[in-house]
Amino acid sequence: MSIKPIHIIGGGMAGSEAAWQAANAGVPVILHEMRGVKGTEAHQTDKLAELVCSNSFRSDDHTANAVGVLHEEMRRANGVIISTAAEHQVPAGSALAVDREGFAEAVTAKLEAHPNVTIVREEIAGIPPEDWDSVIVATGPLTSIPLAEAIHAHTGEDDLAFFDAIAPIIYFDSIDMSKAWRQSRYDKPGPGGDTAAYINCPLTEEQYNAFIDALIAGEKTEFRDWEKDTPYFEGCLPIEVMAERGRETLRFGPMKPVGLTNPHQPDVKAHAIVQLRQDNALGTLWNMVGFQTKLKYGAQTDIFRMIPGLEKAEFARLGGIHRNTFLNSPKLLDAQLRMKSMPRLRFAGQVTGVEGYVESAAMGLLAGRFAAAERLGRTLDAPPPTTALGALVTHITGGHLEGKQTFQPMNVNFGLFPDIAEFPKTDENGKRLRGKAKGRAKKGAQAARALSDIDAWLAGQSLVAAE
Ligand SMILES: Cc1cc2nc3c(=O)[nH]c(=O)nc-3n(C[C@H](O)[C@H](O)[C@H](O)COP(=O)(O)OP(=O)(O)OC[C@H]3O[C@@H](n4cnc5c(N)ncnc54)[C@H](O)[C@@H]3O)c2cc1C
Repeated sequence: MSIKPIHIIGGGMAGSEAAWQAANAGVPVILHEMRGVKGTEAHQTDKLAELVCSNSFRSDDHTANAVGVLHEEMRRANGVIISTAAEHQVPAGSALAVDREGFAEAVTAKLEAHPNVTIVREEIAGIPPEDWDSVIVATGPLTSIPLAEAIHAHTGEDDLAFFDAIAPIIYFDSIDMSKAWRQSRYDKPGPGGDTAAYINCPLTEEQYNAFIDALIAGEKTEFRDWEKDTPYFEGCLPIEVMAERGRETLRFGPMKPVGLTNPHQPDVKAHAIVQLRQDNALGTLWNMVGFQTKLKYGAQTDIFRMIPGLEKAEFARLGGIHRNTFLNSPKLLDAQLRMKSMPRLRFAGQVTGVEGYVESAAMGLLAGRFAAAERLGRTLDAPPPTTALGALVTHITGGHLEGKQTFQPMNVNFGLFPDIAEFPKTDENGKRLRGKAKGRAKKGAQAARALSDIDAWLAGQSLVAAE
């Protein structure tokens, strides 16, 4: 029996992985990649799975690091990106780094040699034709403009971003709640009736002035030439640009001190207040409201730790602004990565709102398996959220709270995993674990649970077409 092909648009990290997974399940794949006939602003070659910048896949430690756990899960799922990375590894300590040319050439050769894969070099410049009944769009942060505009027209104004204006995200555990407090401005109830939705950090006049000076002096990253031409937006100005416009701008903007009373010092009026908003349903991650920034990473941690309550803040991700095409996935996609309003289109990779080579390939791995299962008349549930693959897909398709207003591309991190109660509380001498040692023990338990759960998920599926 002949099986209709799945069309995959984009042969980057996600598209290559999706093609490999679907093809290995016995489903024919047509991979449409425009490089060869049209380039992007960042890619240099026409090879599939080209790394556009760093050559690192980050930590390979699957015992206590979330991206290392994701590596291991992808290895167990026969991922082409992770196995080829191992074949082209270069020394990088505990990180997995690769010889970029050897890596991209090898992924290209494997896909070109696969009997179920056909590679076509062409740009898909609009919504694919109706008779492509199973499509994976994996066109990445630099999706070509005609396709991005067609998706934009379909999703509507607010649901496809062209820029990433990222405010830093902080682990709840690292916020000092003896200085910060929970309250919504004017105790205004939110949609669920909650009047204490935000975490507030107060600054005195002296602290505010020192903070503004540090922002203005802090080292910034520059826009790349081609990013300068993409339209910029007043509503998303970096905080340091606001600070440069006048010392009081932030006090009348994201740091306004009105409608809030500090329960730790009810008689003292704060000069300015930084607010944090819950970022995931678990309540483990909080974003700094209005704090998108082009400050360099080192400057961000130094300057944001000047804020009372955030002296020991640990950042799940730091802020940034760069060209990035991504969907408002929590609103638009279902748990199978299908567009709810056009289910023949699946999305994978950075365009779904994950960030990074590994995370993008991971979403390709799932999209390829989901699409193949559907083609074979089976249903494949997403991996459980206790796994790294499951935590990521759950975050982008529902775990994140509100959609567009705060949905920001996300790296994998343990804040996305459900909490775990069972982990060693004492060391080998029976001494109680505290601080970092306790955190490490907890991450170790989360990592072990993830790998055991991914094994069960993989064992539960038979994803190969009948002969
Ligand atoms: C400048 C830059 C630097 C980055 N640096 C890093 C980094 O150092 N480390 C990291 O982990 N992540 C980095 N990222 C983020 C991201 O993880 C990578 O971009 C990653 O490659 C995303 O994988 P992807 O498969 O979603 O997209 P890509 O790997 O970009 O693949 C998308 C593919 O789709 C093709 N395409 C686009 N539009 C069309 C179309 N209409 N028709 C046909 N083909 C099309 C493109 O040519 C491309 O091959 C960076 C991103 C950018 C933009």
